[in-house]
Amino acid sequence: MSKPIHVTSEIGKLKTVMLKRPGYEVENLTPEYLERLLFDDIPYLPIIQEEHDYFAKTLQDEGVEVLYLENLVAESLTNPEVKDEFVSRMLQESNMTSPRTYENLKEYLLSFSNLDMVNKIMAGIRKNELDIEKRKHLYELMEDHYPFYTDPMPNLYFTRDPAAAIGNGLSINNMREPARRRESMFMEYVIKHHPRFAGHDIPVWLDRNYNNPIEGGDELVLSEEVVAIGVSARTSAKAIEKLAINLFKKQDKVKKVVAIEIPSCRAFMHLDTVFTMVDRNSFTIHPMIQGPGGKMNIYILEKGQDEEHVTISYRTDIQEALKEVLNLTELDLILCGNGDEIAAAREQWNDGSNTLAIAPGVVVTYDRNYVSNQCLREHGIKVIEIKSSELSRGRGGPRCMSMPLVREDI
Ligand SMILES: NC(=O)NCCC[C@H](N)C(=O)O
Repeated sequence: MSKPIHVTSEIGKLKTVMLKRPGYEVENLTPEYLERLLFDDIPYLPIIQEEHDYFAKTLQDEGVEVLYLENLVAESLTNPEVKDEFVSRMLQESNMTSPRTYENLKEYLLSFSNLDMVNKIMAGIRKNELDIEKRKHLYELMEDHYPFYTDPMPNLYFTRDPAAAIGNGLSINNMREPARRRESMFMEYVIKHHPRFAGHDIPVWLDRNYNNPIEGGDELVLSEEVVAIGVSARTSAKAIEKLAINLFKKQDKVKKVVAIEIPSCRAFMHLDTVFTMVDRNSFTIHPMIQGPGGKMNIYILEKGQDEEHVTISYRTDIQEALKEVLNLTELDLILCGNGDEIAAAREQWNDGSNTLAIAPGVVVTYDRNYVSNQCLREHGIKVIEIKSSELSRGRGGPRCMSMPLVREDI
């Protein structure tokens, strides 16, 4: 029986991917809460959906099976006890601590069909959705003061971040930003209760209870033996070391974890916003992540003397470090914006380095990053462009918007 999760590289032919179609969570973004909800502008729902559908169709036309998170979650909740537990946990993690409010919201959510309930949880619950006679607390009556019981989750269409596939298992992530923390709970239910995944005993290399943050945008599976992880605004060095220890212990394939430090800022929030693999020996890179003389802080973690420790060695040249861990003699670093200072900054802001490889040397990118796209083509990469006016407003590109579940080995 083939494994429901199998990812041994960033570039192997993509067979199955998980997306989330932007929904009403996007309609619950208001200017006041944009920053906290990690958006820079408000996308126009019909167009962001149209662009997302185009992305999904582009992948399907390339032979990729597209699964949707919202459907997978709904299909995981057919057992009433599981559904009840899921709703309870979601409300608890949404800080619904007043017993009266908690019971009212639970009853409200359970009155929907599974899919409508999941969409409602993702969209957030507005205070005015509950009958006025059920609202007994002062804060419940003050809709203008804060309109929501439970916050919307507008970042869900970035399926890359809450969990990451490594080999046949996952890291299910403790996400750094409060606005995103609940997102990784969905994947827990999917692998435990969805018929496609349950019964396969999918290993979880690091779970969301681990108390230091890590996000999937920082986790890049370079080969069966090598995982690169960004030390970033979102991912901590402690989580990287713990994940490395668990991989070396529980999974005999991964031999090296390469921790790559990037500047901690909004534009470069994850490693994949500045660095992605596009072919066996080609990567995109945003020149601004390299310090004077091209130097960076790179640490190679390998199995230590005992199971609970790793050995760590230091490198500063990313090109040389990648050649070393991947056993390559040549390695091409393709510069975002073709290295032009203005084009690189502009296009990185709209995810010019954030490519989704669907096969070795074949990537999906945003159409708006035309300088970077042309540069990729000049380096022999096949570039398939997708529309990007509204999708890009959430500060993520094609890699961020996709969670590969199955890739062919390379
Ligand atoms: N891997 C990624 O870089 N994902 C993009 C996440 C964007 C989202 N607005 C966030 O700030 O988390």
